Amino acid sequence: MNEKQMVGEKAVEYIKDGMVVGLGTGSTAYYTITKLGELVRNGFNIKGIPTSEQTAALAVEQGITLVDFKDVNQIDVAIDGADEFDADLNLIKGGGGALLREKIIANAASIFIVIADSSKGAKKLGAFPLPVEIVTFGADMTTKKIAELGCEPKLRLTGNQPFITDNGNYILDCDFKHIESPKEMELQLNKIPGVVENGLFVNMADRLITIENGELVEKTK
Ligand SMILES: O=C[C@H](O)[C@H](O)[C@H](O)COP(=O)(O)O
Repeated sequence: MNEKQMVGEKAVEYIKDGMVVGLGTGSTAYYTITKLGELVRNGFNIKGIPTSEQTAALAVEQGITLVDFKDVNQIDVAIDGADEFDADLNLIKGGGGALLREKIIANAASIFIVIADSSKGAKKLGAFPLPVEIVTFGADMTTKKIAELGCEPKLRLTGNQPFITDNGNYILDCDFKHIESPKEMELQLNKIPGVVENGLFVNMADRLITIENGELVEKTK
């Protein structure tokens, strides 16, 4: 079993019958969602809130009932991958472009569990270019303002065309090399008009499931 599958399936042990589950996006969350599908086929009643259209399609394929925020009072647990994590369980997310919905759902969940293979650990965040979601209007100016914070922003492309998020926005991948203060950077970025949200998830993860020396390990705040 590969590391992504190990951590993705381990997280499902935190799901109980009747729960509302925030469903993450990406190649690690894939294993969580397919395992949840197995539970559903075994009679579990699980309701899912997806963090992307891609995840919504996978969840439906797996027989998981999807619900909207208006249908539920709370999200019991959200499970999602990460592009980088540090020792304080701060994260960079958004490699798949789903960071906005992911942040809304992680923030709404009573428990947010992060699943990440061993390659995602970092002493300092920032080697992975930070995804920042921006509105298309004024994108060149927003890009300049973000660059003034000390990074090289690159418009994410799909082929020759800008990548468009599920929310109709652009993503800038911002190479900071390392981010001294994730909290400060998160706030600075979100103060720039045109920025919708950025992929720094600071002080949000309750539990990290990862791999060290080939073994599953779990860390909490
Ligand atoms: O937008 C995508 C998400 O933040 C993913 O959770 C993140 O990119 C990790 O993806 P993967 O599990 O495929 O490495």
